[in-house]
Amino acid sequence: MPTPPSTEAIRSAPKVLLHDHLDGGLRPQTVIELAESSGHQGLPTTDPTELGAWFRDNANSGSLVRYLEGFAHTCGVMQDEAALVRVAAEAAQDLAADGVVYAEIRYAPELFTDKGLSLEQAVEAVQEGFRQGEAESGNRIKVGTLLCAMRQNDGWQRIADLVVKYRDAGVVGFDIAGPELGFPATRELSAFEYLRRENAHFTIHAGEADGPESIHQAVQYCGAERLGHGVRIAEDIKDGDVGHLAAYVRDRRIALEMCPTSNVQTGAVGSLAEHPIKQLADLGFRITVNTDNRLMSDCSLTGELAAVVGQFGFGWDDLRGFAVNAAKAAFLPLDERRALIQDVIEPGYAALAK
Ligand SMILES: O=c1[nH]cnc2c1ncn2[C@@H]1O[C@H](CO)[C@@H](O)[C@H]1O
Ligand SMILES: [Zn+2]
Repeated sequence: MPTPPSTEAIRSAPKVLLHDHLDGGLRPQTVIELAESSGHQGLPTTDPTELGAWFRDNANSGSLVRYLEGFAHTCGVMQDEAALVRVAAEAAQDLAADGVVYAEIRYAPELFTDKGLSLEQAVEAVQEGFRQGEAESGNRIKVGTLLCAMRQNDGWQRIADLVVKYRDAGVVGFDIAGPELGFPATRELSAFEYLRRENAHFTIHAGEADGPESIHQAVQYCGAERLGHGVRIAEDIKDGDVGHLAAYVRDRRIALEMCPTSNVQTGAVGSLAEHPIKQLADLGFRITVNTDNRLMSDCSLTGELAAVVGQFGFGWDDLRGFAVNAAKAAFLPLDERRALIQDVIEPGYAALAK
């Protein structure tokens, strides 16, 4: 038996991250400092260790709606350009330090306009921060941006417009986030139709707090190229019998952006042991492993991978497969995806798996 990949070896492996929220990944110390300088009220504590634990405990709620409540404090301190530049730069640096070579980081610009920033100012500040963070990390990481509309709010078209407007400035796609149950992806179908006409890319959070019907809407009505989480696709597989929707998702290579710790915290799965990632991987789904919210889940991509290695016995071949899957599903041009796989991922894993 080969020895299982160690956490340190996983950290040194070149990894690709497709699902990470900017407003869910702040350093606790940064939340505290920005709250202080911006006058944001109501943080439960000003001790960074305690604050980190508070976010994690709050997110450990078993409900997506309660999980999302913690974002009031992160978005609360992200209301000016300097804060957005700092948070974005630190995100790029933290991911680079974790061995992530390409990341798509997402956020909802409308959540940063409480103190008068325009949507455009918010987007431009975040882009500036990512560029700074990449440069400061010695360009070991490249960051692409996904802009989210919120399921419960109107105005998805405005965000879709921004995706198209900033497509040559590092914005690579669109998403919808927020409460899934009761807010169907078809609520503003025209936004997705517009993005398709514009040859733009999008993923959709679906199959997390609602079942296969929500995934069906995301894929077959909206045209999602990837699924945020998508874990509840497993409900369309009974005793190894793959239903029509699940078969479509698998056969069309629609990537599943799985986030194991977050899925347990929101109650999308009962426990890590019950997570369908291994079953879906064995059936040939295009599985990727992601962080979702590094602050709320107190996690890293290395940690998420180590957790599924420990739980399910994945080896180096599987870890290389997750990175290749993520590179294939990235909203990057073909030549960049190929270069990522051939020049970075394949040699990186070949050296480690020896
Ligand atoms: O797992 C999730 N499911 C649905 N929405 C989420 C999840 N994690 C974060 N957000 C939501 O996405 C917004 C933009 O980044 C966050 O403010 C949060 O409300
Ligand atoms: Zn998410």
